[in-house]
Amino acid sequence: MTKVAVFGNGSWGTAFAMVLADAGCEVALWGRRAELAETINSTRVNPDYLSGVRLPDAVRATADPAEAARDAEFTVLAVPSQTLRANLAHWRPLLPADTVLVSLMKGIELGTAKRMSEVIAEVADAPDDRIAVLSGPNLAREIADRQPAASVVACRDEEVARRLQAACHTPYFRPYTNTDVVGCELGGAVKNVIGLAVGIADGMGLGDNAKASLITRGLAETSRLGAALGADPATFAGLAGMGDLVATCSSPLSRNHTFGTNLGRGMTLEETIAVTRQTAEGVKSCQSVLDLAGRHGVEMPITETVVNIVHLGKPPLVALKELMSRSAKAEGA
Ligand SMILES: NC(=O)C1=CN([C@@H]2O[C@H](COP(=O)(O)OP(=O)(O)OC[C@H]3O[C@@H](n4cnc5c(N)ncnc54)[C@H](O)[C@@H]3O)[C@@H](O)[C@H]2O)C=CC1
Ligand SMILES: O=C(CO)COP(=O)(O)O
Repeated sequence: MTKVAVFGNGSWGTAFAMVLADAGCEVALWGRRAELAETINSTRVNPDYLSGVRLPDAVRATADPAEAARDAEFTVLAVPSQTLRANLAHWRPLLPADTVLVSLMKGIELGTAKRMSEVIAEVADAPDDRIAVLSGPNLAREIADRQPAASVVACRDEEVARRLQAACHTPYFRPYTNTDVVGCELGGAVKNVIGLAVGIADGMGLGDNAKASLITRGLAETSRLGAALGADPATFAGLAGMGDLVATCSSPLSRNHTFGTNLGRGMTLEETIAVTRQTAEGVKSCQSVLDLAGRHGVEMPITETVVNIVHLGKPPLVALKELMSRSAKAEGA
């Protein structure tokens, strides 16, 4: 039986642990709080992040990282992106030498502007063929309800991607392989920022034309950044690009979308943070995505607008006027 460690028992870590168990793996699910691990083991439910969902018996919760990591063929990382570096430094001595590190995270590190796979490579000193990412239109709550979804597992080494694909393929979860790690990660991180923008537009009462325009131009600026970083353009038309963007921008289950909607309705940043219980990666990553784009000379006007609203307190109506009055351009420019 394939042994998998999942670090992070939030919504997605828990739901993906369920997918792995349904696919036949034995899963150790790590979280910081011993009492939550005990509750999960005794009730089979994670009441804090996935209430009402019964976890398979093959998922065992623990608060001991050494116990979680023991003999893991795959080590899945599902903590908030900005906490990965510190957490992984702590876990690294506990990990099996040949374990494949799998990122579920959709963020870019503040300060360094690094993708999660880059942080993993640096902190765990792991080669490309031991680092994979999983990304796509995978709202945790829907997956936990075993509603059908497709996804992408990306690794520079296709054989490793195929092994991971087999480890998480179930009748309701259909992973495709890809070797474009950069494109898959960028698609996941930037769609959170565009999800915020669409949420803000929804909160302001703008219509479907505005939403479609933000999604499409959002994908255009994601692809521009991807091209500068060497990603495969086809990735952005796939599940980790367009697919994830559509799910996030259209679903009330999306935390980033909901966060934006609250801002667009007139809540302050502090009020919005206060009513948000779970991780909305775009709130921090809008800044790091913009930094990354700046380093590569790439224009990302929607991302910049989100930074202006979220972090610089620009009123959404003023930001909208500025976005609409940018100089006229050719669509492909
Ligand atoms: N929820 C979803 O539908 C999906 C989420 N993701 C990504 O998965 C990653 C994790 O997100 P979720 O599970 O949704 O978040 P969540 O907010 O539901 O859970 C976060 C988990 O991390 C833990 N945590 C928070 N701060 C920590 C720290 N400093 N050290 C260690 N653990 C800490 C929390 O206790 C919790 O277990 C994010 O990057 C997100 O973008 C990706 C696809 C789907
Ligand atoms: O990444 C997701 C779906 O694929 C979840 O989006 P949110 O983090 O905005 O909820």
